[in-house]
Amino acid sequence: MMLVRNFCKNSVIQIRRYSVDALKKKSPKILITGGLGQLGVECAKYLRGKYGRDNVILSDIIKPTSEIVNDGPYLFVDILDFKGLQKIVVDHRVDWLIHFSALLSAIGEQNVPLAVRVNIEGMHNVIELAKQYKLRIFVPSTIGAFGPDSPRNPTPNITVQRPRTIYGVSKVHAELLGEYYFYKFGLDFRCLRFPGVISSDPPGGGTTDYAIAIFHDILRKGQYECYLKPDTRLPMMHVKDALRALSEFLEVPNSKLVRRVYNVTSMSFTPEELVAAMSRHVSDLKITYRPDSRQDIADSWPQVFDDSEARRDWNWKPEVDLENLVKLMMKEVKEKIVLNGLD
Ligand SMILES: NC(=O)c1ccc[n+]([C@@H]2O[C@H](COP(=O)([O-])OP(=O)(O)OC[C@H]3O[C@@H](n4cnc5c(N)ncnc54)[C@H](O)[C@@H]3O)[C@@H](O)[C@H]2O)c1
Ligand SMILES: C[C@@H](O)[C@H](N)C(=O)O
Repeated sequence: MMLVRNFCKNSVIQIRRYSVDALKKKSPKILITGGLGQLGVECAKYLRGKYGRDNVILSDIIKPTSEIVNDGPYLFVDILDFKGLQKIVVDHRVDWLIHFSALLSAIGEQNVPLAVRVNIEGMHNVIELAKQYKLRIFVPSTIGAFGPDSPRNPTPNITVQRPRTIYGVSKVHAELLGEYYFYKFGLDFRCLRFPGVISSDPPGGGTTDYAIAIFHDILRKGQYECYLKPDTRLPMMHVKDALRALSEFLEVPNSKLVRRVYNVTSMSFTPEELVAAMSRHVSDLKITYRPDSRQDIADSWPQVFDDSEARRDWNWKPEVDLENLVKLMMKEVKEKIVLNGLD
């Protein structure tokens, strides 16, 4: 009798503890890896606005600026250090993992062994961690997960994927591994294939970087040398749309998701179309074209991305078109130049 009473009492205490936890825990605790890159810093700002400053932890291997440190929690962790990641997840009671650490398409070709380690071994670490601690995990993929054998205009959600960069290979690997863990272990793996993401922050060494660099160079020097041919069409998106897509997608109930991996996009344009849109804001643009090895990468990627499945399944809808993207970038890059001064 005593035993039964004690058992009941303990259970009530347990249930109370769980419900107090549930009440207190309105927001998920989110860890962003590779968080000091182009997307991570903006992503932390966006999600901190939604879930609270201390609920979003940035991590990377880079020494943070004082602004980053003042903005919210920042921790050093190498994506190749499983135990280090494990400690953060446990100590900070992490619920969601946003995995941004990667070497992008152009830089990955310059150091394939490092790209294999960071992009593939890093993915092995985070996916095991997510499985072990039952985390919701978001891993971005890319238009670079397609190759010359894929249909390019438009590129549907499901089609041939035979990329020719180590970056693309690592992203196909991540997509497949995530889907496998979902079917095999019930892991809540979520992945969006982003196009080139445009923001005023410096890009990380990709093929779509020209669409950012052009604003910085034109506003600083009045001229830009483009490494892609003028008629190279690629899918693109302003960071505002990318982060809204990520945030909305993370909140979609599992019952609505038909897939774990979705294409998303906002627009497609060529360098000459971007220049034409910019020339409505700046007079006398001097653009020269000198294609390099990034041209071969761009020529193997989608030109127009079909995101109809994301629109259908979770109501994805882009908001920033080319005209607005140019307006936003003009304003944001000018602000950065004022803040940091001319180089
Ligand atoms: N920016 C885009 O246009 C775009 C488009 C599609 C997909 N994505 C994906 O989004 C993610 C973030 O992209 P981004 O543009 O911010 O890239 P980025 O290159 O700017 O940032 C990547 C970050 O990873 C970090 N990193 C590198 N090695 C690491 C290690 N060993 N341990 C921990 N961190 C490490 C870097 O320090 C860097 O801060 C990437 O996975 C990328 O593939 C980006
Ligand atoms: C497209 C995207 O994955 C990245 N910006 C790159 O060009 O590599």
